[in-house]
Amino acid sequence: MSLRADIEVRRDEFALGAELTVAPGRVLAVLGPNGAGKSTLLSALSGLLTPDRGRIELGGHVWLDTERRVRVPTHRRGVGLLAQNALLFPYLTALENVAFGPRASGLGKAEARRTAAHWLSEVDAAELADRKPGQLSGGQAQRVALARALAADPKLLLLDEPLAALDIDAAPAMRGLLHRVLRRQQRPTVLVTHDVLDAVVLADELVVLLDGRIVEAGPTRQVLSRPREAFTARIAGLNLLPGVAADGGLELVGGTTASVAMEPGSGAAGGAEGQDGAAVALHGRVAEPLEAGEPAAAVFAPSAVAVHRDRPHGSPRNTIPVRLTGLEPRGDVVRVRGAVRDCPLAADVTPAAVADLSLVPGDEVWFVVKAAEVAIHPVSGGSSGA
Ligand SMILES: Nc1ncnc2c1ncn2[C@@H]1O[C@H](COP(=O)(O)OP(=O)(O)OP(=O)(O)O)[C@@H](O)[C@H]1O
Repeated sequence: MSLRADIEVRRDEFALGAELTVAPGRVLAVLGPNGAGKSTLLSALSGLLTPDRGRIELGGHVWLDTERRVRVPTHRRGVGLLAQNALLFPYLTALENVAFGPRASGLGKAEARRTAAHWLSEVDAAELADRKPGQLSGGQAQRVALARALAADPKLLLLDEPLAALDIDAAPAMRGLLHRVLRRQQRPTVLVTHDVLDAVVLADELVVLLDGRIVEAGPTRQVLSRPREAFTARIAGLNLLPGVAADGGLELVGGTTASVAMEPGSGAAGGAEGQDGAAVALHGRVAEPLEAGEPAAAVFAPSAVAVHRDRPHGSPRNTIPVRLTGLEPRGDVVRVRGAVRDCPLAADVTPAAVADLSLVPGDEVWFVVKAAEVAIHPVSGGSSGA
């Protein structure tokens, strides 16, 4: 059941106009700066806000049609929401919190509890069943909140900055969990986030919202690799080497022989390097174990990359052969752009380093990055094929 929405919301100074479609089982990420209209869009989808004009339909069920004066209220839309904060009922246990939705939809007590136990175990929180929210960490509470959203069997799942309130240790685990859970479901999902990594890891499609308008739309990686707007280029600044996990490594999509090798769970050295320079060994931190053939990506910041003319030998660092494509000043640094196979990469280095190395486009150089700076993530199937 696809979500189709075409809405307009007008407020004093602000107007939102957005048209989007999300197919069953697909995740659409909505990225945009503060005030772009992301929350307004989610409120319109959930029914908390009535657009001035538009139509929202989920699998043939019309939720909103302003022309025909149709407006289905929030509680009858079947929308599951996971917000920044878990917002659990404080006096109920985790199990009772999760059982609340099934119970409200008419299930008997025993069956609602069975459903709740199932969803708690799906989010790796079975052992938290008897705890009250006050006895849960932020990450645990957010897992319970996800179970609660899913236990109600919503027709549409809305994720509103679901990782924003989590600390630096809890966020990657929750991101990994969301990735796993979202892959398994058949309903459309809309994810609002500030973090481009969330879009990369979780979303098949991406729209960028600026001043209430969708300025970019398409498969996640395609939008990020060919940004048309300065905002997208800025947020898409991360290096991202996409591929599929294979033989404890990662084969680059579009590359013929290049592969990125990794050590699941360790980040230790040990990947293969090609004899003829054709293969690239790249190690990183693995957020969760990857199976062979699973789409994955190595992600690292341009600021983590050093540029060398000659390959540093005996170094525990990752060395990537890169052909330079361009140089552009960016404040105090120079962004050095290049590509390995067809994958664009960027390094931010000082103007002095550019001068020392006499870098010019067309040069063959080495991009060098520590394993600790590289994160290897599973990515959504849809975005890897872009
Ligand atoms: N109740 C309201 N009345 C009038 N204007 C509002 C109201 N709520 C939000 N706005 C305005 O609508 C615009 C979009 O706000 P919205 O909260 O949707 O943005 P956002 O992209 O979610 O931002 P953020 O990332 O900061 O949460 C903003 O200019 C905001 O000031």
